[in-house]
Amino acid sequence: MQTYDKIIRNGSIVNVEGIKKGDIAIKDGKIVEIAERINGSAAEEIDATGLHVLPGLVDTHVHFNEPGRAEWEGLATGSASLAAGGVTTFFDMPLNSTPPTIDGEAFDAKAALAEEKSVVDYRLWGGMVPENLDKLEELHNKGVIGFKAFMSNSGIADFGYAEDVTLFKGMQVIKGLDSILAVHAESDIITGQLANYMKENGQVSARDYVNSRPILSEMEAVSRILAYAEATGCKLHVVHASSGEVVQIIADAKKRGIDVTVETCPHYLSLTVSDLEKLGPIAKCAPPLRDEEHVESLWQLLKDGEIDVIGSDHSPSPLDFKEGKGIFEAWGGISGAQTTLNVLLEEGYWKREVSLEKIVQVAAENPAKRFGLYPAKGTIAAGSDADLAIVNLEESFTLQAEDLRYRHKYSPYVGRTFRGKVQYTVSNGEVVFADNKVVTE
Ligand SMILES: NC(=O)N[C@H]1NC(=O)NC1=O
Ligand SMILES: [Zn+2]
Ligand SMILES: [Zn+2]
Repeated sequence: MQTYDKIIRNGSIVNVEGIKKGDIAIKDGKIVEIAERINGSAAEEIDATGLHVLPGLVDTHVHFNEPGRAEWEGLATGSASLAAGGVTTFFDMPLNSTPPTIDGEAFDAKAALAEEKSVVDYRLWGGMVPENLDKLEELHNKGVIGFKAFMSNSGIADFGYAEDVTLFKGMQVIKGLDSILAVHAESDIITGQLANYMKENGQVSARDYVNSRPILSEMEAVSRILAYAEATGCKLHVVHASSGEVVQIIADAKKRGIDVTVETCPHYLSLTVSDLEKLGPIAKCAPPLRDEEHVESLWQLLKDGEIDVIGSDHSPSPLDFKEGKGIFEAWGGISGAQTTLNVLLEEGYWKREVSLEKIVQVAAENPAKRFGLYPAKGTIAAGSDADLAIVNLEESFTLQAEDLRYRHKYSPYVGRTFRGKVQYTVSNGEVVFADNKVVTE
């Protein structure tokens, strides 16, 4: 008689608390038992001898563009890329899809598509824009994971940035809902005026673009939004901090008792301005890539526990929004949803002695905890959802464009060699990636 649906045998099971060898039994999409040796039988067994079993990653920050801009990415391709990268839950951002997720109707439209097309689990962000403060409650009741606002031009005409009054009023509403606001924190005044100045003066190199969005612009916006968080009591999550200075401001605010967390992205931990100079707009993002010293300071802060969450900020576009355009005109956004774990393992575990426990904490457990999904997600425990990334740490590979499951098969990481290859991804008890194939392939 079969007792379980699946048993994962003899893997090194990684949680924040430590690494233990053993077996994991799965039934009805959940982990039901973890032990050194499980005696029951199962319909399917996976031999994880020599492999590490991590909680499936929770990527709190992707832009999958559907509905309305599915030719940029799409929920099927986007979620397939996550499955190939060991990510089992994503939170889709409210913008770069049309309509943006700024009311209940738009939420329903995207949720229906995600339900139909995604191969992994998901949640949706709601947007907060100047026009929809009266829709935040409706979005909250639909089940958004939180709200996202931009403090500078989003690059998308139907998703306006939130100026100070919208931020302040909106945060009062979100506090009342006991939800959370995530912000893209760059000053629109600083970035807007510097970009105009550069362009008027013919300063249009990669370095000029970076200088038009200085770290100071992030520091100013973060300091301002922290003041609003303090005044309103609204929970705050700052996305894509690009430098240690920004993280440090947030660390100081935490000490003052402000309920704030901070994300950085794999690209700020692995790419620099010189990559932008070499690769051009495929490495363009906002905030921009910084110099090497900032990469190192982010790693140090991650080790010190000051970085809460790693999100990919996968924000792709068709290649012709990138190529043949000046750096200021090209689409800003890096394609990285598939390679988050690869970057963390190669650049963190292998090169900088970041522990696997720490990687699991910032990429799975903390994201799940911050957004109310823990312990169903973000950990390997009896009773949790069976979301697993099973990895061969020793296997190295050089990323090829054809390995990418994105709609548009480009990324600044193509050609890089990574140690640590995902062998299996299990989402809600189903194997969604194995033998180098996503289940839909
Ligand atoms: N609209 C959008 O996705 N913008 C993203 N791209 C990027 O590089 N930073 C962002 O905030
Ligand atoms: Zn952003
Ligand atoms: Zn983003």
